[in-house]
Amino acid sequence: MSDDIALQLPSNSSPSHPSLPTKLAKLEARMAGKSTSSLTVQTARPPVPPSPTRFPEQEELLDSSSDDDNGGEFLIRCNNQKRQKLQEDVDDIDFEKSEETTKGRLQTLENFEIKRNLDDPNKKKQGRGRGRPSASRGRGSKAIDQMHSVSTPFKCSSNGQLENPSNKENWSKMPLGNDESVALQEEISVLHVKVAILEEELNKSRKEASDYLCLSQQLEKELKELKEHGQQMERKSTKVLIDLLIAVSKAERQKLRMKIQQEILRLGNIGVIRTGTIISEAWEDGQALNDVNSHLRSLLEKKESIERYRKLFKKLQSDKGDGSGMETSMSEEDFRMQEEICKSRLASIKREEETYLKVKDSYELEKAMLICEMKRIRHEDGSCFNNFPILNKRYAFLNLLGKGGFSEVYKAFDLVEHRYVACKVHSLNNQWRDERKQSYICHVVREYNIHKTLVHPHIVRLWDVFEIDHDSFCTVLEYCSGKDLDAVLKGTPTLPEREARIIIVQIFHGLIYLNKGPLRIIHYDLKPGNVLFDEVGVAKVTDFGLSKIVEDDAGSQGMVLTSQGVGTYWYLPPECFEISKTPLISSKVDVWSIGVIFYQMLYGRRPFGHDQTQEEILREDTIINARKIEFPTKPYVSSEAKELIRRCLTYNQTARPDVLTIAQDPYLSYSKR
Ligand SMILES: Nc1ncnc2c1ncn2[C@@H]1O[C@H](COP(=O)(O)OP(=O)(O)OP(=O)(O)O)[C@@H](O)[C@H]1O
Repeated sequence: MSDDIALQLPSNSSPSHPSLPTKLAKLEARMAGKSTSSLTVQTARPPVPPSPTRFPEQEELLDSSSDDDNGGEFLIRCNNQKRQKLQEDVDDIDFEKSEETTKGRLQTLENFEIKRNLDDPNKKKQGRGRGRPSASRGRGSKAIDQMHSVSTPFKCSSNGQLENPSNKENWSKMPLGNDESVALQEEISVLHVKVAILEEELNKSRKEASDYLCLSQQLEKELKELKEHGQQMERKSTKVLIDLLIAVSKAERQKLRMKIQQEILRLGNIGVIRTGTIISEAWEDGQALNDVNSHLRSLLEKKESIERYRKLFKKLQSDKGDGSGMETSMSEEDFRMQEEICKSRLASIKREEETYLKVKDSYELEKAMLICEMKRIRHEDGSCFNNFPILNKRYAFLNLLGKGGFSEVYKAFDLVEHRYVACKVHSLNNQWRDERKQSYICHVVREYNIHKTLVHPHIVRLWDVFEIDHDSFCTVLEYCSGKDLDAVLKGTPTLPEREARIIIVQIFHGLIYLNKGPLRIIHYDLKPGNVLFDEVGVAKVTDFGLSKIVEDDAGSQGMVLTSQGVGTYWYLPPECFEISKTPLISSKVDVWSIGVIFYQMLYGRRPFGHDQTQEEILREDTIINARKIEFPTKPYVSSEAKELIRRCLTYNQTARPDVLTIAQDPYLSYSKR
């Protein structure tokens, strides 16, 4: 800015104002001094080092620095040249850096200048030299303006604009030319308009800001209300959901009880028998079973009478032959005809009998299921959790699915994940000693720790565990809405080979996972009751209560069996019954169990000790002696299936394949060969 003024002066200065150059020179010198100081303050940059070579202009400038008004014009020119050079250097050094900082401050500076000009138009001339808007000036002048702006103590006016009271006074004392005054007046008017526009915009922006503030507060309020409303609606919908679940469950209970009443009439009921002082329960057949039984009895009677009649004729025939008996008019042919009649009657009775026996068998299966269902209802009625409680603030208990040795399994609805689950409640018996309670807890915690790590489509998922009270806790399992394999086999004791095969293949897939995962696991309790089906019939292995983790240092024959005597004996291999030495077990235990399950599905009975109780199996060493497998002729079973069963039921533990080996059997693969 100062440079601009100085460079213009020689041509602009009029002879009618002889003292003006001198004054301006003084002013200029003063301003140059200010600029330098302001540069130092502004940029905090080291001052430009003095050049070792002195140019003539510099010499003159130095020499003339103490000159008075007379030498002014020359002084100004030299001074200008020198300062111009210096300024260019400074600009070159500073501009790149100062432009960044300047940009941000220019706006403030311009505001300041606008205000300053408004306050006193004459100051414009003092400050700028010419009436050009700052936007059209060179970049160097901007930088110097910036320096001034920083070295000047500004203060903020009430309307947010910057003022510089000290400069105001100094500049107002400076005289101005007419042209410049007019130019400044014009600029002032333009700036007035700009200020008005800016003020208007500022007011608008302020208004907008306050509107936005109001709006955001309003929105915040609405959001809060919506959240509250959402929570309220969620509570309501959860309540409705729970009510619906309870209503459906109650309806299911009622429907089932009505069906059971009808079934009781048809198939029978548990009656109370009093023998002296002893009261016991016994089954009393219902109408349908009574009818079938009476039909069978009458068929038996018919059969017996025909047999008697037949015997009689045979006697007559033989008496006639040897002439010892009474006389008869019957010819030999008559005897033969009578014999044929009897035979055909007996054959017909046999057919009828077979039909009734089939009906009776199906009634017996229905009766077995009815007894299960009646037991389940009895347990449900006696359970502490039958009144639809919500446990752990998320599991809505519905109907009892079944009762195990030490547990009750409830169908429940997870109100957080919105899915059905099976909640298995483990209750400690109050009469147990503390050690027994402790050992049971350890057992279940162990089961939980094994089960929770397992994630596979053919393994029932364990979702959660929580404490109910001091004496009971609950594990939350994936809900399998289909029956378990035990219930399936109670209803249909034999399955077609195709159906049995796919079930076995799925169980093997689960077992392969157990043997390939980070923990190698022996299930140890594979039996039809521990194979569940989901709603689409996918088979899943459950119940890891007796499972063993195979230690890394287990030998080739497996690990030591520490819990001998537990498990379901029909499904355990001979080595588990070894008493002469501590048995070693491996995944081959599970392979044997699968062989038994497969056999049972195909033939409707277990290969060893089918009709025996657990105690009888143990007493009679049934499994220890299970060396030979008998395959019934009916139903037809493929030789591949029989071969697989033979391999699974290999008596010698060493010769029996383990899970990963037998899983290679082509019969277990569905890929095209
Ligand atoms: N995840 C599940 N989904 C559906 N039903 C289940 C689930 N788990 C168990 N059940 C059913 O609950 C009933 C009881 O199961 P539980 O495992 O307690 O009995 P168990 O195996 O007979 O007894 P134990 O565990 O003492 O051997 C069974 O009828 C079983 O079918």
